[in-house]
Amino acid sequence: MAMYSRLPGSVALITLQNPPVNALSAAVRQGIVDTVQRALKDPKVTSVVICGQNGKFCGGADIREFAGPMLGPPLVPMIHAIEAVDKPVAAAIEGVALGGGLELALGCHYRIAHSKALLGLPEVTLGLLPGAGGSQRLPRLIGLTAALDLITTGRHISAAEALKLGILDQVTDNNVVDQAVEFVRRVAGQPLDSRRLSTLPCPCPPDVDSLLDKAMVKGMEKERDLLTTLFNSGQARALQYAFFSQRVVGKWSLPSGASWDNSAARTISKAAVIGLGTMGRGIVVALALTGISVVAVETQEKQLAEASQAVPAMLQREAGRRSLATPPGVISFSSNLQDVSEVELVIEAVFEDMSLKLQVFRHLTSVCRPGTLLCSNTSGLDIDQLAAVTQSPGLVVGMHFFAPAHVMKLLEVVYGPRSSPEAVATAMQLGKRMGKVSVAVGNCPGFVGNRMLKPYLEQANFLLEEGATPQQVDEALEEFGFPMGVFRMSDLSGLDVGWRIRKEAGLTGPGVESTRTRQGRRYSPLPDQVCEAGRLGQKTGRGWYQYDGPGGRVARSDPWVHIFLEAYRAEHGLVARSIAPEEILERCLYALINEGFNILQDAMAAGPEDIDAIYVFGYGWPRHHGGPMFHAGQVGLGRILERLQHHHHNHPDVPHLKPSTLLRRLVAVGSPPVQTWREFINKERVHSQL
Ligand SMILES: CCCCCCCC/C=C\C/C=C/C(=O)SCCNC(=O)CCNC(=O)[C@H](O)C(C)(C)COP(=O)(O)OP(=O)(O)OC[C@H]1O[C@@H](n2cnc3c(N)ncnc32)[C@H](O)[C@@H]1OP(=O)(O)O
Repeated sequence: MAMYSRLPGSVALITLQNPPVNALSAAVRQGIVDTVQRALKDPKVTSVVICGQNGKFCGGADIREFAGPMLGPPLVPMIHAIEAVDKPVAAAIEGVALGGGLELALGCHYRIAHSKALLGLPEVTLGLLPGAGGSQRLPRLIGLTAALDLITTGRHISAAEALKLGILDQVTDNNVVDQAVEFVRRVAGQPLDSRRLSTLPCPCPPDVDSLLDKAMVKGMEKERDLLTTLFNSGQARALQYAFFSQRVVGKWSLPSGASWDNSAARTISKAAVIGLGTMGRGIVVALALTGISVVAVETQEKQLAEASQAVPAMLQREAGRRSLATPPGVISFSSNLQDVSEVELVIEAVFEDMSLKLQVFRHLTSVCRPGTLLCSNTSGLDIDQLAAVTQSPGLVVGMHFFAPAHVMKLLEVVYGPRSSPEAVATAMQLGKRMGKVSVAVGNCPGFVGNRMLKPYLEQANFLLEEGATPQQVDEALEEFGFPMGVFRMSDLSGLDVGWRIRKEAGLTGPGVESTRTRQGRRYSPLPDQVCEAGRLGQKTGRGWYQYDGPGGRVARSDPWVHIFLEAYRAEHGLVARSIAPEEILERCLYALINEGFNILQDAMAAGPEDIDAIYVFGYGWPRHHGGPMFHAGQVGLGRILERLQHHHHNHPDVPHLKPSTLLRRLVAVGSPPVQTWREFINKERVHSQL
């Protein structure tokens, strides 16, 4: 909707009304068309101001409408009509003017913004382009180079930058509507031709002028054609889905019925971090950046000394990069666990070893004051086991950060059967304050992200046994869009991490026979043997690739690996075959997706959006493929099922390839769209079909 009011004197005020961001839904567009007409017809009105209610000008086109047929007045003629009005029209921009919101403002003759407003054309992040005249008006206003930067990056800019670029006519710290009203009163009666951006020539460097002249004349048409192509592309659908899945995960719910809207979070102002290795240091910085005071504890003196040098430098660097709303929290360093007694929340980030973590939790429960939340940054150990050694198991949750913890966007908040809604709500809210995408996940080995990674890694190793090279596997995955293939990623993370976990699980180590079947299923000892050869990845300068020494970053093919793989195959009587990239993708990705279905079936994730957000924000899943579960829907569930059946038939000793019951059920009911799976799963559960 858009509300029309006549202000004392001769100014008409049009207020966009569509909470929470006044997106340009069909009703809003209709409202704008009607109210602009009304202002035009009213002879007493000499000028017009357009603003948005509740401190937000406009968040752009209503993305929710993209999924269905376009109804209501189209955006492009609506903005053209505003530009053509012969009374001055000003946009009063507060909060945000993004996408179609900024395009609407560019159609107005003047733009006045509050100093805290953010402006931008983020369409590219949704797989679109500024298709409501933005690609044409912005370059005409600020020149080709600056406009291209904004359009191709989609970045949000401050009002100060927008003023400098020439997008805004005025910036104010006061009431922006009052300022805009005063402004249009002042300019009423002045000629408007030079303010109609779509009619102006584009200020280009002289050499490109002639080249672009023709293109500019046809610009609006070209914009429409390109937008139509993009609008119907799978990438745009995936990016729009990713936008919403990021928001859906904030509205968490647990199988117990506790959820974001019925659970109160505590606001944390003082926290502690135990263990100042790489993860612990990043967590300290992430907390301090939100203004929380942190007690950083490390019992090893050498590590403590290093951390107390490194952490303040990290904090300073990060604070310099962001414009912080509040000053960073104070960090105090200590080697004494007793010093955490006054904090409200503790995050344990010691070495990934259950007996060590149990020791820390026993200690914490005795030194912390009652009511302190105890969190573990474990990447897959049993939260319930940790909770069991504390006096208040309800106050224990997992907070699984991803390295580097002050940079990576993902946080898995792990609830155990005894975690209280308050503890989950507090960890989720704390994650949000740290700027993370926090996803609530159930307590199972590896939680969601690492649980799905297991079959993915496993298939990659099997492919090496069957004839592929690490490069071939990585190239297929990188071609799909991952920033790094599985072997490059393993070298970066350190091969000893998985090795230790496999040893703890009794899959390898002294006394375990070097066969290719362990615990009744196919097993590849390849990664264990690489570790046994002292090759632990980038940190040792050798892993699946070779590097320019320990800590090197550039991966090069290593003849040692090829000789090793040949010898391994010969030892086990395996005949190498040529493996196509399609098979690599199917085996790795479909095994991972299948585990995603198992996770949904086990209620370890509330819906496919949770899994997809985890993979996009934590594991480098290409955003333009939406996430593994969205991708499954795009490929077709029937196809995924058929290929899993095929691969499982060929490898019956690999349980991860056995199609999940949920996948079969979804195919049986006609492969409904991913947005409906959550409801389907809940119904199936009620009827005990899962
Ligand atoms: C075949 C040819 C077809 C032609 C069709 C022509 C169509 C026109 C095409 C192109 C022109 C214009 C395109 C666009 O404008 S695309 C949209 C561009 N805008 C954006 O990308 C902004 C997206 N939003 C944000 O970045 C943020 O939401 C924010 C900065 C505005 C506010 O952030 P914050 O305060 O953190 O709140 P949330 O992100 O949590 O959002 C709150 C709430 O609002 C919903 N929401 C936000 N923006 C939109 C939107 N543009 N449309 C619909 N809904 C939106 C968001 O989903 C949250 O909802 P909730 O989870 O239900 O609470």
